[in-house]
Amino acid sequence: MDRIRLVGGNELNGEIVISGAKNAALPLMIASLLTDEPLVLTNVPRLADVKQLERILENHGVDIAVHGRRRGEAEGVGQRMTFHAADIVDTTAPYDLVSKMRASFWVIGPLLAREHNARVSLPGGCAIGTRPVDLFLYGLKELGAEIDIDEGYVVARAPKGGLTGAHITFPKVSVGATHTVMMAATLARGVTVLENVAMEPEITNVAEALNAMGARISGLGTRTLTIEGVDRLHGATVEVIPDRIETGTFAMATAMTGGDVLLRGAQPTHLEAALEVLGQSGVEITQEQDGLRIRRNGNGILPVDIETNPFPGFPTDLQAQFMALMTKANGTSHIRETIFENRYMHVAELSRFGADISVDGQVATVTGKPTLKGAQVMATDLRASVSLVIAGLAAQGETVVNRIYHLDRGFERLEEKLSRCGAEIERLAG
Ligand SMILES: CC(=O)N[C@H]1[C@@H](OP(=O)(O)OP(=O)(O)OC[C@H]2O[C@@H](n3ccc(=O)[nH]c3=O)[C@H](O)[C@@H]2O)O[C@H](CO)[C@@H](O)[C@@H]1O
Ligand SMILES: C=C(OP(=O)(O)O)C(=O)O
Repeated sequence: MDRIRLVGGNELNGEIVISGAKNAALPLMIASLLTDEPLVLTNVPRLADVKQLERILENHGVDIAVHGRRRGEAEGVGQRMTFHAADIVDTTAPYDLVSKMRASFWVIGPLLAREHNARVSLPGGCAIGTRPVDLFLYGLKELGAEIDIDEGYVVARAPKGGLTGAHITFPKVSVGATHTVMMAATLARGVTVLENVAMEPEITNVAEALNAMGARISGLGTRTLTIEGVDRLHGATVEVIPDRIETGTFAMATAMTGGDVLLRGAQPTHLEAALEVLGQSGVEITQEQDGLRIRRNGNGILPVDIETNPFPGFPTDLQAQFMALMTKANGTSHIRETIFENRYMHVAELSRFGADISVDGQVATVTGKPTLKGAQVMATDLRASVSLVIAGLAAQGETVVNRIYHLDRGFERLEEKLSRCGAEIERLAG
């Protein structure tokens, strides 16, 4: 199993190109199941999760091609890929493929809409909570699907003639349920109104893609989506938005070490809450034509209290990284995690650096310390893993992060991007 070794103490200075967003690329790939024409995606990041979803889609019969960079396209631009689901050959998504990644469950929406049946294993993904699928099932049932749970599989059938539009109010905001029910509703008969949807930028990226494929979705970027069902969707070319979680992660890494880094291609409107908090912690943030510049020179890190919330709130996917930053703040901060009930597994690992953190229910109290010491630590989930890298970058001496397969799910060429900015970091194979 690969590990990361780093020696802390260097400032970060230079430029980092932000990759395409994992959490947009995955549902966009899934949207290809809705049409028998090719869907071309640009700026797709090279990640383990993308590879895993390719396997799942291929199992359904999707033809996938990866094209090189086009002449004139900037270095760092992600993959250009074509997904062509001319025929769906299998509507089952088996356990061994789906159990590795939460988003793979979302194929249930398009399969049900287009093929009128789907058999999808209950999902896996980061172990950050129980992560039920009741909201998905509620939404799909409201569209007319009949649903049974059989031997760990969700078996869904649409009535003769397919799904029908409905007025659905989600009792809780869910990113995955919004993607899935929105995709299913594009091919339903009549109008669907979805209330209390997630409005993360990745949802808007997918909704815009669906509209480019011929869907009729309005209310993009709001809590209510109205979807007029159409008979069929067609192909399109769609660009994956820049990864706001990767952006926030490198911003926090720079805040942690000090220095001056340009995050090329970052889209600041996608992470305003996190940038505001970083500003309050003493980091200078400037928007430039090519991206976001993050600077912290000389001054210390101020403690700031945060609470995670659905977009536009502070993202839960940046909570661990922010906690790492607060371990070196000049004072005490409080973090309230409201999205996932078990997203504090990094606390025990951050403590190995000497961090002072206590947890009481949803709230973590972090008392900053001037010095962290490098340690052997273990990655427990995707974002927790990168919080350990951030701590290691500012710790004295050597840190080894074990089990970095979690990191590879969601961060493209992390070591390379950081070492180009002056970090002493390398991957140890095997
Ligand atoms: C691939 C992807 O995009 N993953 C993101 C997505 O995950 P994911 O789509 O799994 O997260 P959700 O927004 O669905 O989860 C939010 C909350 O709703 C709960 N819930 C969800 C569905 C359901 O049927 N019932 C239910 O109770 C969850 O347990 C959680 O407590 O959004 C999360 C919240 O921003 C992010 O941390 C993940 O990185
Ligand atoms: C939790 C995440 O991913 P997943 O939903 O796939 O587990 C994440 O991207 O931080």
